Amino acid sequence: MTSVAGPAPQPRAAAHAGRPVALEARRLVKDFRGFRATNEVDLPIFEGEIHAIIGPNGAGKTTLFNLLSGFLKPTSGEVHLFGERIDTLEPYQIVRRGLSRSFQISSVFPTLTVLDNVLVALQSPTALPGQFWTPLSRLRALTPQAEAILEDVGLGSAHTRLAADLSHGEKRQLEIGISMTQNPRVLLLDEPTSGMGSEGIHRVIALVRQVARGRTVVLVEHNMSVVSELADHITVLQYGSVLATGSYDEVRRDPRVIEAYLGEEGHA
Ligand SMILES: Nc1ncnc2c1ncn2[C@@H]1O[C@H](COP(=O)(O)OP(=O)(O)OP(=O)(O)O)[C@@H](O)[C@H]1O
Repeated sequence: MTSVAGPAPQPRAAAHAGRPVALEARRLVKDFRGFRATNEVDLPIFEGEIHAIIGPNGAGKTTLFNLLSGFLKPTSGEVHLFGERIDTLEPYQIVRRGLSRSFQISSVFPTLTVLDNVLVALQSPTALPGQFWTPLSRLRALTPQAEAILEDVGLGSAHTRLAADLSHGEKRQLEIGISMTQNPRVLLLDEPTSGMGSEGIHRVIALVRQVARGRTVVLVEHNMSVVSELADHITVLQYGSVLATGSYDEVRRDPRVIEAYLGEEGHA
């Protein structure tokens, strides 16, 4: 059943048959100088699911992602990862506890090769952009691991290319590869298909399915056909609040969702 908020959607315990909650927002609020971008969001993400967060422009999707990954501190409320409170931690501490994210803005180093981008991320304890501490020459021992990751994300034959020369879609694949260097239990993907043509989109759908094996994936995504193909569970945001949550078929039938989002985008 689609649960519609009001204040707080109930966790769909029955639908998830005893699966533990991997990541959870509890009454999460974020105010920007009096403007409420995240409004009392309760959001349980169950272990092993692909959970899509959708909503019209400005609904608060990126803000919620930043709160979940520690890049923003909440005004009030809490975030828990496998039962541990993490909103009090720094992003690098959250990464160490098993949550990685990709960025909507490319986090690759354009002047490095594809392989070296992954090597840099592998040596970093956090895989956060902009962190160098080891000369590349000392990283070569990690090459087999980096090659395996590149194989997994479909860039097995692109090792020596400069990141700057990759297509837009290939850069997104590399970003996912960089996120995978920390072998996260929970992976947050911010608009993984943005700016892509249909061929790239199909590649990313297959890639997300592959990286989701054995882990939990949360994605912000505008493309509704991508959402319908990938997501086990969807949460719709509007004006910073949870408007509806459920399967694709459940939320697409919800009149409030059609009005707020699907109708606006021309999908139903
Ligand atoms: N640092 C900030 N300071 C002030 N307002 C902000 C800040 N970050 C976001 N906002 C506002 O919060 C609201 C939610 O923004 P957010 O980027 O989270 O939405 P979104 O759903 O990700 O949008 P889009 O789909 O366009 O990426 C918007 O009205 C935005 O202008």
